[in-house]
Amino acid sequence: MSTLFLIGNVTSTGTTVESNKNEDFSTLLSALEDSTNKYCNLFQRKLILPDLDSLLWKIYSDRLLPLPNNWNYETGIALVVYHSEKILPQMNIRQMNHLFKQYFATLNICFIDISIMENSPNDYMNILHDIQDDLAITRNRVLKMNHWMNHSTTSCSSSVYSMMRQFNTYNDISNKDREPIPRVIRNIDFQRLLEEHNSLSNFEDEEKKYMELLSSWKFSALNLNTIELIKCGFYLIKRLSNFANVSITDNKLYLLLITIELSYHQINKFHNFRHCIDVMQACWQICEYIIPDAHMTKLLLALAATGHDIGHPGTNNSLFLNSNNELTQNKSILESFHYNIFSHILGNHWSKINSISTTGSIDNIIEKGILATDMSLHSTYVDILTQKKDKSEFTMTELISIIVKAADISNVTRPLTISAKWALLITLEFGDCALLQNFYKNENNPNDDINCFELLKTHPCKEHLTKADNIDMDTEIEIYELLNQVDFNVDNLLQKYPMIPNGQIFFIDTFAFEFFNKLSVVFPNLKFLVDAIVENKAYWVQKKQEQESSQN
Ligand SMILES: Nc1ncnc2c1ncn2[C@@H]1O[C@@H]2COP(=O)(O)O[C@H]2[C@H]1O
Repeated sequence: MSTLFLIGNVTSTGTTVESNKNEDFSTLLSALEDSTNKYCNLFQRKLILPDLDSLLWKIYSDRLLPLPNNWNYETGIALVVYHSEKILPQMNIRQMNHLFKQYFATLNICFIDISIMENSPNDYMNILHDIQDDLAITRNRVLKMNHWMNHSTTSCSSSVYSMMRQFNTYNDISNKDREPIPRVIRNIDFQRLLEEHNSLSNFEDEEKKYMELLSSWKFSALNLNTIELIKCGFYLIKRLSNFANVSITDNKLYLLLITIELSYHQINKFHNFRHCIDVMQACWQICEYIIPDAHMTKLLLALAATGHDIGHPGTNNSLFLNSNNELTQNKSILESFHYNIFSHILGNHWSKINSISTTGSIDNIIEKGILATDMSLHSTYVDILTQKKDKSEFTMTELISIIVKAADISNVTRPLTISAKWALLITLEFGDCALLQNFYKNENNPNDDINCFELLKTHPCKEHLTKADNIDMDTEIEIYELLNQVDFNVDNLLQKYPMIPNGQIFFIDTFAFEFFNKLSVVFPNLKFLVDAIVENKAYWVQKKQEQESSQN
């Protein structure tokens, strides 16, 4: 869904903007209202807002809506039209772009500053044409993932998110110094923002309620909405920071968590903010068993977990093999990217923590924790666990790596009904990866956007592409309804998605069982994790057998 924002003193009747009364916007509005051109249906929503403050408030509010969220600014494009001289003298286009790339990293938003436009219809037509192309990318899963992973910001400008755009925002030479949080962001009362959109909130026992949820291994991030997930992060990090004696104000912590949410793709099926909070909770719980008294390390690891998949494109390192951008120069491509982005965000929002993490007695805890989640290092951690008999034999670096890694793949150790939901989501995400892989197999150059775009028409796996076209809100609604059913039942889930048992048996047999089994030998109080895997696997095996016998 796409939104047109008109910022300024615009008159309107009801929901329609009267173009003839708004000289500033009239040329653009005429182009959009002309039913003879292809742009007349570009935006499903036109909103008129008086200033930058109300624009920011609106975008934050939309992003917090319950999932699946039509107004997440990822499945469409938002165009913000403003007159910098009249309305926002402090914000030229470059500053505006920079602000949004930093604080709304994954969103597809572009800007028109009327004061520097010629105001000729052709100018606007060119912009609308580019937006139309961008929209086609956001609506096709394969093109979207390819764009996220490979689009270079220097080749041409696009309002669609790309990893290079996120990377450059923080790594530009001109941008090396820490930037203070701009006043327009700092002044937002984030607690009020959350309360305004959280009708279920009960202030008095809110902290108690969230800490109870977080203290159980039955924790299910999949049953929580975005606001509740942010609250989980808030109460846990707040508590850990109090114990570690490093303070952060409530508003700053809320902003940090909301900025992290906006740096994950809400539209990813698995690698999204829900996974981030799930891993944060698991990481903290495992810490409580292994290093209960290491307060600072517990805080740093909970933070590492929140940042461990930031900007994840829903694909994997092997799919970058054909790319040649700056990101692929690292061995652990995705993990290095997640750490790079997260360390900049943390540096800007909570610089004290960043310096504690990097100047402690051991290597950078947050970096080590995030890099340990690269599955190509899995056997290294299994080997480490094989060699040790007791906690005292681990180096601190080994211990923190193993904790974050365990948390990252801990969804298979949750109770079956929770584990099965994660299994569904990773299976669906793997399905998208398979489409992309198919696309590359047919020798398309992922670095060439135009080529990929043209190929839509002639591609040999066109059928797949067409199927993946128009990211279907109905499918998303169906998935979320299924996950939130009061009488959710794994047997019913398998009727619709019979491929899940195979994938789970493979993942448990190849990776999870051995790792958690060895972990529980060294840390016997974690035996409940391997017990759960055994129980879950028995269920998957039984279902697979039933499927096989029903086919015979
Ligand atoms: N339940 C699961 N079933 C299959 N694969 C999984 C499951 N949970 C995690 N994984 C894989 O483990 C990987 C850990 O690193 P990533 O999060 O990058 O990607 C994850 C998936 O590829």
